[in-house]
Amino acid sequence: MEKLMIAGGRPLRGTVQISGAKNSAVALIPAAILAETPVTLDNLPHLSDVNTYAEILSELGGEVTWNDDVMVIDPSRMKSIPMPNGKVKKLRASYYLMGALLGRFGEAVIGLPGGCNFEPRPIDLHIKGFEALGAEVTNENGALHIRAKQLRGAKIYLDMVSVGATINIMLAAARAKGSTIIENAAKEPEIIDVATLLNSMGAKIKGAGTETIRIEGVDAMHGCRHSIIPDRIQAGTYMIAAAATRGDVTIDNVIPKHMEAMTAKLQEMGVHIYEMDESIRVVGQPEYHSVDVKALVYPGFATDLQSPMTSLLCQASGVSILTDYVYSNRFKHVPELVRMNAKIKVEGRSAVIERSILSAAKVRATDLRAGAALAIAALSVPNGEVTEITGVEYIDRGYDNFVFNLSMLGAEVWRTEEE
Ligand SMILES: CC(=O)N[C@H]1[C@@H](OP(=O)(O)OP(=O)(O)OC[C@H]2O[C@@H](n3ccc(=O)[nH]c3=O)[C@H](O)[C@@H]2O)O[C@H](CO)[C@@H](O)[C@@H]1O
Ligand SMILES: C=C(OP(=O)(O)O)C(=O)O
Repeated sequence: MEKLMIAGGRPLRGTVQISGAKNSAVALIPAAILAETPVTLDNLPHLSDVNTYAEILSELGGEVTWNDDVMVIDPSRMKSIPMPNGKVKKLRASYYLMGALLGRFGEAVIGLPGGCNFEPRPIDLHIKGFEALGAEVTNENGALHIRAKQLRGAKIYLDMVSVGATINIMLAAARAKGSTIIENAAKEPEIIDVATLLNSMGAKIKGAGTETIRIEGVDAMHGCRHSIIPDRIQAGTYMIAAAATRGDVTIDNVIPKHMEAMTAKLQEMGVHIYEMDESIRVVGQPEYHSVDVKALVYPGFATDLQSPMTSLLCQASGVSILTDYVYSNRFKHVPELVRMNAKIKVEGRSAVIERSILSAAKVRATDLRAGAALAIAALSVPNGEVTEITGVEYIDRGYDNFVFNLSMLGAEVWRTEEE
């Protein structure tokens, strides 16, 4: 296992290119299962979750070829092979195999997903959705067995706004008989990206990006070419890192509209931000004000950016309160930041953050965004002190070329083998 070493105190300066979005890629790759002919995905991020998904599709009989940021998936010879264990446990988004295999083959056996388990993450809404479409679902030794003689469209109201359940139901319903309506659907940009791909493959989906999605099932779907949207969470992480190091960074290949909640919060703190068509320049300032942050579903402030934001708020005057309304316990980064001298207390679903002078320490990332939070804290430590971050495999799930990008921005950062 490797660890990440970061010498703090250098302002980040320059331009960083943002890759395609992880949370789109891990849905678009399994979506290709629904087609009978090859699907080409452009702007693919280099992430361990993407590698794992490519391997899973190969195990299912798909032909996956991959050259830099272009992946071609030929699903014509795929079969619904049971996957109760193994690679499906390595990532959260393996749950999309359920909807995609159910849609194409009428059956799937998939182990309950793995990935970042910062708190229990149930998939009951996915299961309810499959059942509403006429599938029978049983849990046998930790693997879901899902079968339907004929999927039939249905009206499905989601009790909670769920990205995964919305996409999973879209995947299965795309090939059901008749119409499906998803009410209280998630509105994240990744939902629109998946619907766009599915429609290019011949599906009939309307309303993605609103709370009501209508899907008219089709009998067959075909291949197409699709470019993955930019990763708004990676973009937000570099925006925070630029502010935290008092740097001047242009973040390229972003959709500024997707960043509105982040941009507004940074501006409220006093960070200077300049928006262009496909890029955002972030100029750090000597002093920041405390702010209150509420992590909400899109278009609210993203929960995936609340951990990195915690590290920046350690530099604001006064007391900031950060509340996560999506995941009530997503605070595994806090005890590690406290090791770095951060003054943070967790109260219920909030972190109460006071201005702190951070110092280097040996810390452990226990999930992907906790890793990003620790890296930002390490970059902000004054005087070149070196922080050691273990658990780098989590960071590799979601950050494309992290060390390279930070180095190009002037950070002193490297990877080394853990003793
Ligand atoms: C691969 C992917 O896209 N991951 C993202 C996705 O995860 P994921 O799709 O798993 O998250 P959801 O949007 O489903 O979760 C939202 C909330 O609903 C709850 N819930 C969800 C489903 C369910 O069946 N039952 C239930 O109770 C969850 O526990 C959570 O409190 O959206 C999250 C919220 O933006 C992000 O943090 C993740 O990065
Ligand atoms: C929680 C995340 O991802 P996943 O749902 O894939 O674990 C994330 O991207 O922050």
